[in-house]
Amino acid sequence: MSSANGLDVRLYVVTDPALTPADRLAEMCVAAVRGGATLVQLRDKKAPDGELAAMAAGLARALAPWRVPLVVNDRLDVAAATGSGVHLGVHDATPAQARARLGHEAIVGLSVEAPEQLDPERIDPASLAACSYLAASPVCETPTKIDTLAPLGLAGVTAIRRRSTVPLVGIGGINTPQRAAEVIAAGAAGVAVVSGVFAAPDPQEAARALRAAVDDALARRRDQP
Ligand SMILES: Cc1ncc(COP(=O)(O)OP(=O)(O)O)c(N)n1
Ligand SMILES: Cc1ncsc1CCOP(=O)(O)O
Ligand SMILES: [Mg+2]
Repeated sequence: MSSANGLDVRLYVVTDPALTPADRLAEMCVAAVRGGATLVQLRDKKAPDGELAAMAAGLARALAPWRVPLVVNDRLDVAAATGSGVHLGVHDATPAQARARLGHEAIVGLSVEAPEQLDPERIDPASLAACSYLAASPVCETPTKIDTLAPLGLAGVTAIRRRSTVPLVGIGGINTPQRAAEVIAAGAAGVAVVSGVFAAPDPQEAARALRAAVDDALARRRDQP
């Protein structure tokens, strides 16, 4: 089930070199996709551009039969070179720059760390319009990424949802089906997960359980008057 702009963000898996080493990257992401992941992000803060581009190209080939899109974290050049989408944060290129570089069909995502970041006086309207999705980041504290602002909590997810017109995912500490369901009930269209899938003993089964919880929570939300 896609959002209004056609992007399916229900279960967004994000890689981590500590959990998804290069020699198992494609296999682990395909397992997550078999379990129900709808979007994959290649996130490696340290790999040089050339190495990251090679990983992105291999991963894109592995995902192609599943028709699951690939997004590269931070690196606009690598995204452009591999035909991938890009995820950006406050320290990265702007969404407007990414849209100009990658074209109108590309996936461009943006982290939102506080609802006020979406106030019209705080964000360039061209950048907001360039986003395919937003990520409420982080929802909960997580050891996977410690250089964050204070966690948004579920109230923060709801506040960001009220200010956004594109699909919203929550990220950070969403490592149980119960937590995923709460984030959807708070207004997100999907959840983005690192350790909840890739540190699990069986990533395919972990993805299946998270995706089932997301789908169930979305159905409950639609049923509300
Ligand atoms: C889906 C998703 N949401 C948030 C982030 C974090 O991006 P950013 O704030 O730029 O931090 P780094 O990931 O670059 O450390 C993300 N990568 N993906
Ligand atoms: C990349 C990122 N951005 C915000 S929190 C986070 C890490 C989320 O990891 P986990 O799903 O293991 O809590
Ligand atoms: Mg970033």
